[in-house]
Amino acid sequence: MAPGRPPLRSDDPLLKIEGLRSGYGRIEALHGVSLEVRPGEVVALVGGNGAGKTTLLRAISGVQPVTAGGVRFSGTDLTRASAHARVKAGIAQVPEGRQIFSPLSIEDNLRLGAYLRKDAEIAADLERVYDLFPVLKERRRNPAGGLSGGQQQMLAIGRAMMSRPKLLLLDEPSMGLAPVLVDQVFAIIARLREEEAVTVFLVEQNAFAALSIADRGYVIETGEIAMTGSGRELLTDERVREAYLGV
Ligand SMILES: Nc1ncnc2c1ncn2[C@@H]1O[C@H](COP(=O)(O)OP(=O)(O)OP(=O)(O)O)[C@@H](O)[C@H]1O
Repeated sequence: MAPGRPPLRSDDPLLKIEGLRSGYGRIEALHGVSLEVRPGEVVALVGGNGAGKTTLLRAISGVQPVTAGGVRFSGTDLTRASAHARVKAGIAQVPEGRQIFSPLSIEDNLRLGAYLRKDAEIAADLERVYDLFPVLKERRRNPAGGLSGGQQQMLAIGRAMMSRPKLLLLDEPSMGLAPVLVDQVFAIIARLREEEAVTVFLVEQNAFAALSIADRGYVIETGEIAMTGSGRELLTDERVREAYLGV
């Protein structure tokens, strides 16, 4: 540990975003977003189409330039760090659309998640992922492209887990899934928090599914945080219910 830097306490944020601005050319998509994720939490960012959810996730994982504000992770300023350095620091992203490698076997896809690791525990971690997702074990030698959408989402989460992340970023995990699979994927995210002590920051249009399992949530509207509260508070909030839950 660096001299003089106190250890991270569990109420210290693992991820702290402050006044973050980012966009595409002259168009600003995030107008000064601030939020935090504490160790062990599942935090959901919900919002409609084009609100800025993906842009924010990409700024956290380091593939989207930031024009102002900052990203701190585990007490370190990562605002200008490369995407690679952020993976090394313990941030793993499960991208929208999963981006699995279809011709490769399921097992090779999972092993790719550990590409930065050289330790001897990769095989044991593979078994842990297979315990979480038995369907992947049964089909471990098959091409990943043969999996259904829900199974591909599980593979993408499993692959991210193989990097032993401190923070798992999930972009729209429910996208394109039938309701029963949405429930399964969110049940797995809740299990990751309980059993693997992973901290999760997820963005979702499916506000009900996300807030139902989230410890805390933020609502983003046109590039600004409009509301925050516990998952339950937001689920019962009149404005959230009208705008995002169709109630
Ligand atoms: N490559 C791009 N070039 C220009 N503008 C973009 C680009 N990607 C996103 N935007 C704009 O930035 C804003 C935020 O988009 P973003 O994709 O982050 O929203 P989102 O909340 O993730 O929406 P969705 O759920 O539809 O993916 C929108 O106004 C969008 O049109």
